[in-house]
Amino acid sequence: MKQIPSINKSGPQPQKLAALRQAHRDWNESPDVLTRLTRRLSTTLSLETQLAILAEEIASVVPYDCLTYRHTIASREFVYVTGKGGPHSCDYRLNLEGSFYGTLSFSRRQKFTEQELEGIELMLAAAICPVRNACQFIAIEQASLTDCLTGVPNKRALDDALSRASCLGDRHGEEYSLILCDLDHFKQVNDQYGHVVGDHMLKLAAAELEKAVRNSDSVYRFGGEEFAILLAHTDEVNAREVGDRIREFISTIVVDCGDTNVTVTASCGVAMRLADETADQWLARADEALYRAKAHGRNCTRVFAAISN
Ligand SMILES: Nc1nc2c(ncn2[C@@H]2O[C@H](COP(=O)(O)OP(=O)(O)OP(=O)(O)O)[C@@H](O)[C@H]2O)c(=O)[nH]1
Repeated sequence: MKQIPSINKSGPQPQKLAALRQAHRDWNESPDVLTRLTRRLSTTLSLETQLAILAEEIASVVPYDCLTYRHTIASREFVYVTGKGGPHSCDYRLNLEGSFYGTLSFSRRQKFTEQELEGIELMLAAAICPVRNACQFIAIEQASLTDCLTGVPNKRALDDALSRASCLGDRHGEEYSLILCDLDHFKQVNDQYGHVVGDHMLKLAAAELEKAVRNSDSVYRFGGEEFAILLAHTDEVNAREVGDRIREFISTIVVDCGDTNVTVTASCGVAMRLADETADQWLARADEALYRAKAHGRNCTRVFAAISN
């Protein structure tokens, strides 16, 4: 067990305690601008909220017309803009301990003075640690929602999306359909050609699924060799067409294994969300439709029809 050195105990420190009480009073009642800025930033891990706080606090010291923040976090572009630009600008690259946390630009009609630039820099120096924490929080959150093999959102992300779709469906009557797409006889691919080929096949399948659907639709890796596709504004007739298209895309995958070209087919189960249905009930119906597609001989699409089956 690690021994923690004991803290040097001294006698009572009434003066230090009084100074601490005074510091707390000052910190609480009349904080200076840097104290107020860092205190406000420390209350949130939302990068958007932090940038709003930073924009407001800097504007209280150095007026500007437009603030723009840009950063790529976990392969996604994050952009935050307040106001409209002017001809004079200053740009800052936010770096801390060798890592980059985005670019901040300020612009306005008048030139910035040297003192104003120094003021902005002092405030950015105070903000950089909280901004770093918020960027890292986004990256960790993204990682927890992403399947590490294929790079598409994972089951956890699907659960969130189904709950959101269920709320929107009930509130605004929007139509959503869900497709479960399962590769056929995938165990044979692993058994005959090995897991490396199987993994490669899964990556190609995810990429084909993303190509096969619209930008407003989302592809998730639901489990081993099973994917889910959530289709917004789509009824079951159109969802069936998407299911068939998906299968066509999957059937174009060819993995060259020397003496053999390995191909794969997929089965799809489709369910359109019914009014007042929970996410679990909806998912269970799509799963039932997938089961029927498998039972029908695979390489086909089955719909759990809302009215007649
Ligand atoms: N390579 C690889 N294989 C996986 C992964 N996850 C699950 N699998 C494999 O996927 C296969 C799924 O097998 P089954 O559930 O029997 O399904 P199937 O062989 O596709 O048969 P049907 O679904 O009935 O057509 C198993 O061999 C799993 O080991 C993965 O991440 N990588």
